[in-house]
Amino acid sequence: MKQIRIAVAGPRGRMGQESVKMIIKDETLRFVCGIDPKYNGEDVGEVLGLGSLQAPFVSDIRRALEVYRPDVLVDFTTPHVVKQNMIAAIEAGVRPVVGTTGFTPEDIEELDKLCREHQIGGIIAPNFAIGAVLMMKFAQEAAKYMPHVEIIELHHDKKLDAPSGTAVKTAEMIQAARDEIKQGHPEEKETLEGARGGYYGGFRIHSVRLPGLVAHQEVIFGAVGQTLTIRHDSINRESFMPGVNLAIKKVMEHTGLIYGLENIMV
Ligand SMILES: NC(=O)C1=CN([C@@H]2O[C@H](COP(=O)(O)OP(=O)(O)OC[C@H]3O[C@@H](n4cnc5c(N)ncnc54)[C@H](OP(=O)(O)O)[C@@H]3O)[C@@H](O)[C@H]2O)C=CC1
Ligand SMILES: O=C(O)C1=N[C@H](C(=O)O)C[C@H](O)C1
Repeated sequence: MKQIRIAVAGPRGRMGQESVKMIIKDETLRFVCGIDPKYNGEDVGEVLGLGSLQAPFVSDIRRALEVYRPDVLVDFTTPHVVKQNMIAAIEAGVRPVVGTTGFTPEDIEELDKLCREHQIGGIIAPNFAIGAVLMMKFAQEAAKYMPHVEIIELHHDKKLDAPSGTAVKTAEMIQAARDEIKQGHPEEKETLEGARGGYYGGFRIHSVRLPGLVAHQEVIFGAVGQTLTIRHDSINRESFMPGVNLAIKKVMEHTGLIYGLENIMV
């Protein structure tokens, strides 16, 4: 059996560790190295307390891709480094599967072009949890019939970006399903800056950050005499792993960049 060789960027992080554990449990996958500015040369498994995995930390991404020749790069790093990691991977012919957030629509267009030039696939999924993808799809459907909507996303207090990638993707999907409308009172005024949240295409996104939370989102629709709330909760990071596993396998069969797990769920 030919295994899919995988490098993980950010293997010491919350999502990186969970990804390494998922990969080593699946015999069709092979974890070959971790890309991390720290622990260069040490065994990833030893450092993570998983026992020897015979896969080292490598601090230079281009060297890691050249020496360990992965088929796929899984990236859970930070919004500041992810785009450069993706470019290095695509230029080396390595297919990126990316959960890290913070991309602009222009970044996505540029990375799609690069994938096509190199004739390989790539996936960026703002949320790998199947339930979160369903929440986004249901919200898009509901927006056709109940266009007045607000998004509340709630995350742990170590999160760097706001709003979340999931909230942005949900907003994009809602925007594609309804026209921009003026919500709230035409003369409403904020007496505390930010009280109405961030403005996106006619509606508002609110970000909550608290210890104790993992990743949660409510999409609330309002119409005369009724409301509809669609809510998803990730209560741990294992919730994202079936989606990461699916993306690793699907990216091997595709050319061009896929944005959103909904495009590969059948
Ligand atoms: N798509 C999805 O389903 C999900 C996406 N995410 C996203 O994934 C990203 C990571 O989240 P999370 O795991 O919680 O974050 P963490 O902060 O736990 O992990 C990030 C890791 O990246 C490391 N890192 C920093 N710079 C580099 C670099 N240049 N190369 C390699 N590694 C580096 C950090 O090291 P150090 O700590 O030493 O700086 C850290 O270990 C975020 O953008 C988050 O929004 C999260 C959950 C689900
Ligand atoms: O930082 C996180 O934790 C998460 N980030 C992603 C996002 O920004 O949407 C996915 C999930 O919400 C968890």
